[in-house]
Amino acid sequence: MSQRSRISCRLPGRARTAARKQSSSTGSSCSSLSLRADPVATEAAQRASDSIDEDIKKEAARRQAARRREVKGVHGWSFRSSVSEDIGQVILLGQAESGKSTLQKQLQLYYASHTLDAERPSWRIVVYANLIKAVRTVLEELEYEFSLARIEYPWPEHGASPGSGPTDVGAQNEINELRRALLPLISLEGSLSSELSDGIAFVGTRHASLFPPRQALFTRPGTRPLADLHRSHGAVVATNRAAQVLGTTVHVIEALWRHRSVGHLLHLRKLRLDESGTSFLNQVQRISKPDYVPSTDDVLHVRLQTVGVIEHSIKVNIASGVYIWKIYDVSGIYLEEDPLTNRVSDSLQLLTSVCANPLLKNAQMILLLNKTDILRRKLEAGIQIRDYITSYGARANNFSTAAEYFRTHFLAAYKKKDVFGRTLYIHFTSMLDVYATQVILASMEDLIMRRHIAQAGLV
Ligand SMILES: Nc1nc2c(ncn2[C@@H]2O[C@H](COP(=O)(O)OP(=O)(O)OP(=O)(O)O)[C@@H](O)[C@H]2O)c(=O)[nH]1
Ligand SMILES: [Mg+2]
Repeated sequence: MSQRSRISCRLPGRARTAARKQSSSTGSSCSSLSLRADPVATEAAQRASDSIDEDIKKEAARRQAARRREVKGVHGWSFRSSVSEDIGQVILLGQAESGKSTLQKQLQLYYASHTLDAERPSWRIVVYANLIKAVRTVLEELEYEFSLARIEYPWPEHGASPGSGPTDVGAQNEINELRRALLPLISLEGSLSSELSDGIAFVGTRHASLFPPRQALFTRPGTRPLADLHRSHGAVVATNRAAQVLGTTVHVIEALWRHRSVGHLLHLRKLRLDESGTSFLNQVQRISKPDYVPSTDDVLHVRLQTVGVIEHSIKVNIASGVYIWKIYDVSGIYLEEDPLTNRVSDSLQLLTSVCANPLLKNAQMILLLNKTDILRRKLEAGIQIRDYITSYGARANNFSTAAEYFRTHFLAAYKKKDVFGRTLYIHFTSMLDVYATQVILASMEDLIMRRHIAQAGLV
């Protein structure tokens, strides 16, 4: 009988939960963290919470069934080779865009980088889609700002007070020219999105995103979620067309990205692009080459929203045999009905509801507080934490103080709700940094293996 060790990691908040209602009425767990934007317990919050519970229940039932099959397989194999095969399960939970799928890629890179290599060509269509979406977003934001006659010259940072300069008609004309030249590229977004979404395109609005139902289904253990994209005729055609149009418009994209109006909007923080958009626009020359294949960095930067739960399976060779990691990448939830909710509050709520969930009572809990690079950047830019979290008070506005503060609060909230007495391991991560992440994964592996060996009665 194989032994199983389980680990639940990536916990930051995914949705409003029942715990939110509880904590607001009882003043429990999160109350010591006073947030500027107070969370509102909406009907949508309850739905989101129920949906998480439903996901977890389905997942538990599915794993139960799968476990029976796996045990048979293990017996068969160990009978033939006398090598034991153990299974460790990792569930990635967290807010939408918190970096769960990026962690899954980092795990893949750490344990089975050849599988990531095999996937590279399939990521090309996603990189193109992300890049085109970024170009469209830039154009839309410029159009919006021009419509308000806000793009002015000379820019305030050049000495003029806001509103004093004449509207930059020259800039507006230049942008209109660039927009016209980019129309053939923008028009491809629909077909790329449609290929990624199996026929359903979610593009055309300022906040459109890519939903890939292909990924909503469980993939069989060992299969790669993107593999079918690479083989799909429609996807290949759309990818090649995008590559061709990119090749002819690359200089226009660069001219747009370097345009003073764009610099101005970025400076005023009126144009916000996600990691993928900024990264791919910065490297558009390389990405537009005909023989372009996404680098590891590109794959980590890509934004492709997970829908449902995706199962990944990674084989790891250890001294005592073969160990299989089953990684369940669960989609995060956006609650657009409640845009004011502070993400830190959201994360605390999810952590407390997950740690109190009896379905996960045997799980080893690891909390990864991700995107520390963004926190550092914001602190360096002078953004004050106390403006968003009032209880931060007069503490020093630097990374180490902030990290300690968040660690203490998350741990306190966890201890209050964790009725199963498990240790919570907390790491601060920046998932785009391969080296730093691999160091953390090594320490997580050590922890999991120790527990596994202890459970197996080997120590
Ligand atoms: N700056 C920065 N960006 C990150 C980090 N981790 C992930 N990202 C980026 O954030 C975006 C979202 O990451 P995902 O891994 O897709 O997020 P997710 O949690 O899987 O999101 P859902 O699938 O919607 O639940 C991607 O463009 C990543 O490249 C990080 O540590 N720092
Ligand atoms: Mg994801």
